[in-house]
Amino acid sequence: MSDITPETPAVPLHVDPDAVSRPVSRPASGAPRPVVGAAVMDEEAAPTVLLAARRSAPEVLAGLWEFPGGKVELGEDPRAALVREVREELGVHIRLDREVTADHPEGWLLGNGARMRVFTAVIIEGDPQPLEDHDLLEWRALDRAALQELDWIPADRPIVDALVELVRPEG
Ligand SMILES: Nc1nc2c([nH]c(=O)n2[C@H]2C[C@H](O)[C@@H](COP(=O)(O)OP(=O)(O)OP(=O)(O)O)O2)c(=O)[nH]1
Repeated sequence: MSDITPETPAVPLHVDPDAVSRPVSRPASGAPRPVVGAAVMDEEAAPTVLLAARRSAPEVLAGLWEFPGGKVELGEDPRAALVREVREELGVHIRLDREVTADHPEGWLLGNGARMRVFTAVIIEGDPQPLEDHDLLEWRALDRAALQELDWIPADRPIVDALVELVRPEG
């Protein structure tokens, strides 16, 4: 009988350390918080103007126009979050109406990788003021060209177009 060493060792001689330490998926806690924005208009049935808000902070966004709103708190309903944010920022109580839907259920993709859901709304109490995060508010005609004249946060431009298409499909 010859002395033969088995060719296949019982344990692998080489283990890729990356293959064993890599997590299956990224923890959800690393994902940016969802954002909600309000397309506040003069009325629900036949709106003619949109309330645009100019950001005053942070520095990188200051001077750009946006939909008032903000981040949804953990466990908070997105619509409730939006009503809360608009009350804090503009001092008005709004009623939400339709969603300006994106091609993703979590909303429109923003520059930082977060997603934003946008809802149309009307003011049911109060006079809007730039109380927090904004230095200027402006009612603008719900006309694509007129709205796009503003210096929007870049990620908001397709949302503005989708909003006009939703509420004034006849142009
Ligand atoms: N509110 C709002 N945020 C937008 C829009 N477009 C866009 O890219 N963003 C970005 C800017 C911010 O990075 C993020 C929203 O953060 P935020 O600063 O408004 O949120 P927040 O009021 O809850 O503030 P905080 O808790 O961080 O203090 O989403 C928009 O139209 N409206």
